[in-house]
Amino acid sequence: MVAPSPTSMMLRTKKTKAVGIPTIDLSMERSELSELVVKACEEYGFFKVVNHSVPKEVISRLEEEGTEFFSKTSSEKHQAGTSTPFGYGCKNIGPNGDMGDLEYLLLHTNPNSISERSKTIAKDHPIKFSCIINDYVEAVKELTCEILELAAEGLWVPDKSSFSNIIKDVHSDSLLRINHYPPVKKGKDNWDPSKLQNNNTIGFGEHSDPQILTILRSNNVGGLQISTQHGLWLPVPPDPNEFYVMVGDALQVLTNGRFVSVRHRVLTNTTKPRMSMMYFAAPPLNWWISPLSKMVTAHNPSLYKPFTWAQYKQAAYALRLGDTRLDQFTRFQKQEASKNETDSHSP
Ligand SMILES: C=C1C[C@]23C[C@@]1(O)CC[C@H]2[C@@]12CCC[C@@](C)(C(=O)O1)[C@H]2[C@@H]3C(=O)O
Ligand SMILES: O=C(O)CCC(=O)C(=O)O
Ligand SMILES: [Fe+2]
Repeated sequence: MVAPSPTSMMLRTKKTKAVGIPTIDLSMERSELSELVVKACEEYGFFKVVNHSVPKEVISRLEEEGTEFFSKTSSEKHQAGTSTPFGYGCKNIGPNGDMGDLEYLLLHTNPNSISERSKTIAKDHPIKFSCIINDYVEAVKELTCEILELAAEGLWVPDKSSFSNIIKDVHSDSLLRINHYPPVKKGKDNWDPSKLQNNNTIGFGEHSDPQILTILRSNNVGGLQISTQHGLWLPVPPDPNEFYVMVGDALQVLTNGRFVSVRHRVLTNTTKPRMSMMYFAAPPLNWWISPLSKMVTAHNPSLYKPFTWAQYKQAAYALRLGDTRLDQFTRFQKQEASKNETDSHSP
């Protein structure tokens, strides 16, 4: 069910409407579940799932590998190879000068790519490392497909596999990322007031994820915040046993804007390290992305120009982390907004 989070999380907007992060219990009855998934994707583009099917050991083994890797020396970690495109990254995010207070491993989920990368990331146990990554990816991909099928059912899309088939494709461009945010202590030389948010440093700056869906899990250290449609930052309570689901830009397009991709950011903790793992479910590079026909009507024309996933990725990588990349692929919104502005300013 969609239930508000604990009272400590409850905030009131200007209209005094209570807001809280939806929690969806996957053991509930299917028709009710699909409605709740749609509601959460429309209102927040974000929700928590409980009673999921991902085995605890699959999660804890990946957590152990992450902890082992990030506890290595800086020179050992750099031997994993640079994160452009896949490997170890420290502070830099993407190719255009974005920086954050974190280090990370970024991997393609193709088993051949994982096997290659494992040789440099976990030199002394590459086979064990690639098995752990593959097991996690398979389990989380299954969870992703379940959520996407519920979403399709809730939207009354005739083929309930319309979304999940995209990421099941063997050529899917899905990624896995493990982020590590060391604590940043106040009063140190690097405590630059101009870079602070609510007295914390920015671990990962504000952005939306370009893919279809992101499945996020973290250790017990908070820091993640999501932006509501009213522009309010909501802190997301950490829960090591459950997953958070984020709608990405591609799903916003596939649903013709009915679902919204969620803007989010991470603030660092002053005493404890945060570790998070994200599965970014994506289409194959040559996949055309445009709203499903069920989502387009005469009253609801397609808001987006069709594009391939490769074209969208290229646009995303040419921009800064926080940029709204969908603008380039939008048919009407910009023109409508400026038209309305002109109308309201005309004498
Ligand atoms: C600045 C950037 C980093 C990013 C690629 C981008 O140009 C814009 C989107 C960023 C993001 C966010 C979600 C995960 C990620 C791997 C992705 O596909 O898009 C990152 C990219 C990255 O860290 O390289
Ligand atoms: O580390 C986190 O909790 C979220 C990071 C994130 O948003 C990303 O890697 O895209
Ligand atoms: Fe993200």
